[in-house]
Amino acid sequence: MPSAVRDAYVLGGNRLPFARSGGAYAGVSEQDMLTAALEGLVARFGLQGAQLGEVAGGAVLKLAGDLNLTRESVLGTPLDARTPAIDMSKACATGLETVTHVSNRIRLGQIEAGVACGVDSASDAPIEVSVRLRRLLHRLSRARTAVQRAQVISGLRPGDLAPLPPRNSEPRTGLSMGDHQAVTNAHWGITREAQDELALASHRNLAAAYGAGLLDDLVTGYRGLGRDENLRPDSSMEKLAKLKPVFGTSNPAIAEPTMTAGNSTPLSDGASSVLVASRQWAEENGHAPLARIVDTRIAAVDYVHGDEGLLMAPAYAVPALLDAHGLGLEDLDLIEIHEAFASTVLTTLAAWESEEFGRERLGRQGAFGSVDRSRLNIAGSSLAAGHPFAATGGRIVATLSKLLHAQAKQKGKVQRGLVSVCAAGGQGSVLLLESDGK
Ligand SMILES: CC(=O)CC(=O)SCCNC(=O)CCNC(=O)[C@H](O)C(C)(C)COP(=O)(O)OP(=O)(O)OC[C@H]1O[C@@H](n2cnc3c(N)ncnc32)[C@H](O)[C@@H]1OP(=O)(O)O
Repeated sequence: MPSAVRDAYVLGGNRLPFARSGGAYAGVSEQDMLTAALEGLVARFGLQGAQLGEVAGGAVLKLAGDLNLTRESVLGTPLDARTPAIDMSKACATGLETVTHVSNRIRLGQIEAGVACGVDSASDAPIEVSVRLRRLLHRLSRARTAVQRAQVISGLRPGDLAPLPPRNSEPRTGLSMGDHQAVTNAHWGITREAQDELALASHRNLAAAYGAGLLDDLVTGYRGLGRDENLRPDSSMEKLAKLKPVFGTSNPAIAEPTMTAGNSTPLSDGASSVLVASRQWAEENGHAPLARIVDTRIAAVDYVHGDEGLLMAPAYAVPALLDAHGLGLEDLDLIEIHEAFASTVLTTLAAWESEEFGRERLGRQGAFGSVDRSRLNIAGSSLAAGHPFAATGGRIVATLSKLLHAQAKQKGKVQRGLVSVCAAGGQGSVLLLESDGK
């Protein structure tokens, strides 16, 4: 019986190129996309017939019939069918939480190797029927005779037939995530120019990463797409400046809305997967670990009763994580802050640089610190790649692990990396990685 906590390592990943909603994967199911991402991972790591400890996956927008989405996807791959699977969900932090789940199982000695994965299709988001129609259909299924069925159907009104479109708002406020972030953005006074600059850098960095071959063993082409459909290497500050604001436009408290389609993530489709294992399993199977999963933290903010921004929980989770390891922002060699909106990255950085936020919200002596921008999102992030919600965590963990490994090898010293993901419902998940480059 294993007694001590041991380390878990990222060995690599595989994802599909991400598509824009209504784009290349418009007719493809989440199960098919997840299966394809897993199949690519199996092929890359020679896992045909392997019985893994667990595959943890999830989707944020999931059809009711997909109740066992990850397990069904596993059954469609060449993995041993005795590989167990679990579905998980935590809005945009789903992918990162699946990594944490698998790594914790490994750390506790419950499994030797597993896969963390996630998928989302904004093109096929669930459309519900009205509550009245749903209840009527349930009663209809229980009706035994033609008379009983006629009685149930006679209760149907034309209005009951109207479908309920997917909700894009926080249930407790009625505001979309973009409209929430517009309020946070105005509070921190982030300019349109700063947001557009970050968006442009994301496209340029991702295009450069593809050009340098960084993604050659992280992304497998699918359905005619070889790279992320949203990537716009030809974007420019001039083009971005012409786009009309789309969030915060009907809020009278926001004098100058600044969030556009160019500095917000697009609605997206895609899937990602990450192979996580103990060092012993990696060695026995001939794989060199890319990075060690050091630790994770979670946080939530009270955006309902308090004055916190909906997507600001990572501003709390990151200090907690770094404090636990005696580290500061300056000790991080690479950082990826998920670009839900350019503004989410910039408001988080502004909060960390604020003396007032440091003292009053984080209980410190002063500001938490500054991020060296040359270490931030260096291979692009969600603004360029797209953001199929549950697939984003896996994309970041696999890419950052590979970057850290290469940088550690080149510099001949251990490199540390931070992953920070904000999520709907005022939540955030963050994770610390470390690589020795060996
Ligand atoms: C979920 C969680 O838990 C946490 C989170 O991550 S929060 C984030 C969640 N994600 C969201 O809320 C998604 C937000 N995004 C959206 O709702 C939509 O994508 C949007 C409203 C922002 C835009 O939708 P849209 O209008 O259909 O966008 P789209 O047609 O692609 O672009 C509009 C224009 O901008 C242009 N454009 C977009 N990006 C550009 C760029 N980088 N450079 C130049 N032009 C660009 C397009 O070419 C297009 O121009 P035309 O109209 O001339 O064709």
